[in-house]
Parts: sequence; structure tokens; C-alpha cells
Amino acid sequence: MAQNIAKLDEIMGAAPVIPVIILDDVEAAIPLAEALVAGGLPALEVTLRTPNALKVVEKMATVEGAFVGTGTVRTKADIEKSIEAGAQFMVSPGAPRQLLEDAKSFDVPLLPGISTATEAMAAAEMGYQRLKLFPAEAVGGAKLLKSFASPLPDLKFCPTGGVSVQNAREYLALPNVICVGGSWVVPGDVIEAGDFDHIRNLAATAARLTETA
Ligand SMILES: O=C(O)C(=O)C[C@H](O)[C@H](O)COP(=O)(O)O
Repeated sequence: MAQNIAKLDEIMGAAPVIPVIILDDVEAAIPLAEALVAGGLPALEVTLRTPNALKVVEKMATVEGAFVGTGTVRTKADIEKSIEAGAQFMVSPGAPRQLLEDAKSFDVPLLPGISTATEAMAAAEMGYQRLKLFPAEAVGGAKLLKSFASPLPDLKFCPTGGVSVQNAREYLALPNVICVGGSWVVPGDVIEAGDFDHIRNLAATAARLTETA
């Protein structure tokens, strides 16, 4: 099956920002997800970069209103583990051919990462029209995506990597950007301090990024 674009559009279109979460403390999973959802960010990407990441996904998936996905997905095993934990979407920093092939046999959609026109075209050829630009700021940022819009009008992006509250609006104003991803709404020290009110405020500010001033 090709990439489930309708499902991804629902998830990517739910809010302007997908928080990229790096969390090992399972106890913090539910309060963190609740704070983000309450702030207006329902789609949450939990990176598979900590020993307890899948347990964090399981917990967060129980939070009402949350769309929980996994990030840093690199292999078929990562796909299988993500789905078993209850992920509703998966994100990868790259788009290796094998991963794109493997992901096609699962219902849960994969958002692969690209950083050049050639990679975007190769992914599109395999049925992937929703892509992450990674690492967005390092590979050309909003200027690069703006340049993709005319020759690749069918492709839509979630730029991630170096995106912040300062530069997010520039991306979100582009016609080929649905949302951005970023870790700035989930600072490690704030989570460690258990200051979920602060997280909710960061989320609320991020959720308003598409509002006109
Ligand atoms: O794990 C993945 O799937 C990735 O591709 C990497 C993340 O998207 C970036 O680590 C987020 O970058 P920052 O917002 O600059 O911290």
C-alpha cells in the first residue's frame, strides 16, 4: 500500500507544531502528553532514542486527544515495535529504500526524512508524498523548501531540525509546509523539573504560530 496520506494529513494538520520528544522517564510520560495536548499540540513524536521510549509511547497513547507517533525510526524492527506500542504514525530522519519498502506493508503511516530534491523525488516515486525535511535549518531551511514548491507541487513537508519559535513562522507561511517539528517545546530540564505548566505554556505559544498578528 502507498503512504496513507489522508491519515498523515490529519495528524500533520492537527496543529502547527509536532513536539519532538526525547524522554526516558516513564513517570513523566502522561503528565507531559497531557500538558502538550492541553496547550493545543495533539500530535506527539516520541523518538526511539532512550531505553524506555516504547514504554513512553504506550503511556502517552492512553492520553485522550493525543496522536502519538515514534521518531528516529530506522529499521523494520523499529516499525514493528512502534506499532506494537500503539504508535499512530512514524517519523524517520532519512528515507532509505528498504525502510520505505518495509513501511508499505503496514497501515500506520511513515513520514520519511529527505534533504535534497533527488531524495524527495525518489520517495515520491515510491508513493511517499508527505515528507520531513531534515535537518531543515542545516540543509537550506525555508529557502530550500520554497524552491521545492514549484517543481514538486504534489509534495508537502514537515521541516524539522533547528526549527524554533523564532523561525517557525517562516516555514509555516510556505504553501508546501503543513507543520513543523521541534524539540523546543519539550526542554529536557523543564521536564526533569516536573514543570508541566511551563510545557503547557510553550505548547500554547507554538499552537498559535499560524495565527496572524
Ligand atoms: O529523531 C528523528 O527522527 C529526527 O529526525 C531528529 C529530530 O527531528 C530532531 O532531533 C529534532 O531537532 P531539534 O528540534 O533541532 O532538536
